[in-house]
Amino acid sequence: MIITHVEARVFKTTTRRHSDSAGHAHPGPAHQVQQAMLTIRTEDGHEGHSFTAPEIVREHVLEKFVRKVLVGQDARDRERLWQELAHWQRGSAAQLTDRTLAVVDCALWDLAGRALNQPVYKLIGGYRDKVLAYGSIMCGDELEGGLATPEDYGRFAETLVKRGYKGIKLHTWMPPVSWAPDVRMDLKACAAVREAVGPDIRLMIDAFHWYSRSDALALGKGLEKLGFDWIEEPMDEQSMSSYKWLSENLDIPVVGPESAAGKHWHRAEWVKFGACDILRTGVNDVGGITPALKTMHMAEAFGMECEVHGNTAMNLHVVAATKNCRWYERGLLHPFLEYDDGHDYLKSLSDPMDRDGFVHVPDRPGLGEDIDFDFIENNRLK
Ligand SMILES: O=C(O)[C@H](O)[C@@H](O)[C@@H](O)C(=O)NO
Ligand SMILES: [Mg+2]
Repeated sequence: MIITHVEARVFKTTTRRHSDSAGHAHPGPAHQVQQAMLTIRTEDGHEGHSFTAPEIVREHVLEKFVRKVLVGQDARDRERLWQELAHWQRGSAAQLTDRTLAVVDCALWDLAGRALNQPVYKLIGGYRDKVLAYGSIMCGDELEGGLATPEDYGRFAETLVKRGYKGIKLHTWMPPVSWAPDVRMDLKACAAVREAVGPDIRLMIDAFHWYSRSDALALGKGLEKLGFDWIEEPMDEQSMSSYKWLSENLDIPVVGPESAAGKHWHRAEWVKFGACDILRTGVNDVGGITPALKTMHMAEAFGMECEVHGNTAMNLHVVAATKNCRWYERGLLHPFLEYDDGHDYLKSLSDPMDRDGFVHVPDRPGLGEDIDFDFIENNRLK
């Protein structure tokens, strides 16, 4: 299975997600954005595909790094190819990012699954074929009837429980919202949700990511009174000492790191340093399914849970192949958006959820993404 081609197809897709100046998603009018599908092909005709932003697989990156490592190599040697790409990052002048490693690794896993007609999680070693999802709510906003008040969060939480969710995570208000961040408002939103859903629904928060230690402590203490399951990324994750301090001063579990660089190596340091109670990984955050699994297994060796960041098939397969993760993060959700509408370039959802809150891993080969190749060709830009 020698790799002969690595190419990116860029195409138009319609979405109602808009990013604010801090990069957080919010609903807005339908608009066209560009998406890319990376395809890796072997001499015997096998293909693997994975999706990302076009910049992540721009021609410069593919030609200067990815093809140099992959072309002519055995597509089954994911571990060696990942290690070689990871080593190239040091001398890439920050051009070769973890996101590129992730999309390449995912396409190689997809290729293996398609070639063997097996879902990726079964190749890894399946642990479960369904998992409870928590509804991951978008950051707060100032939209009338959106997520502008604590009562808005409470009403939306009721809607999510009716849909079947057994867990809900709030992303609260952050700049550029004019008056954010505000710990008291965060706690009012969390209290409104707890009041709305009752004591049995599991609740978590993913707060403003740059609170001071004292603000993060006040937030955590307030959440303990509301019976929340975890507090996530309330301070800059570059300060591991602050997280060690917070974990030592709170009873509510501290989850991280999500966005800190360093892949599974840095997450091992968080465990060793006692900087969190529940570890965190994510295929895009650590550079692929391959390092995400390394993180999961390392956490398991320390008796720790490791919660996986993000939706999409790639993260769902990591969750389905591991024991020490309680949830699948399904989102991001908002009252103005219908998550179950999916994407126009996929014929069906990669993470269908039943009325009891379980996401079922599609039994399709590879990552199981039901790709509409005709749509991609008809909307292709390059
Ligand atoms: O910071 C963001 O863009 C969002 O909060 C996103 O990362 C969200 O998926 C998250 O933090 N989940 O835990
Ligand atoms: Mg988060």
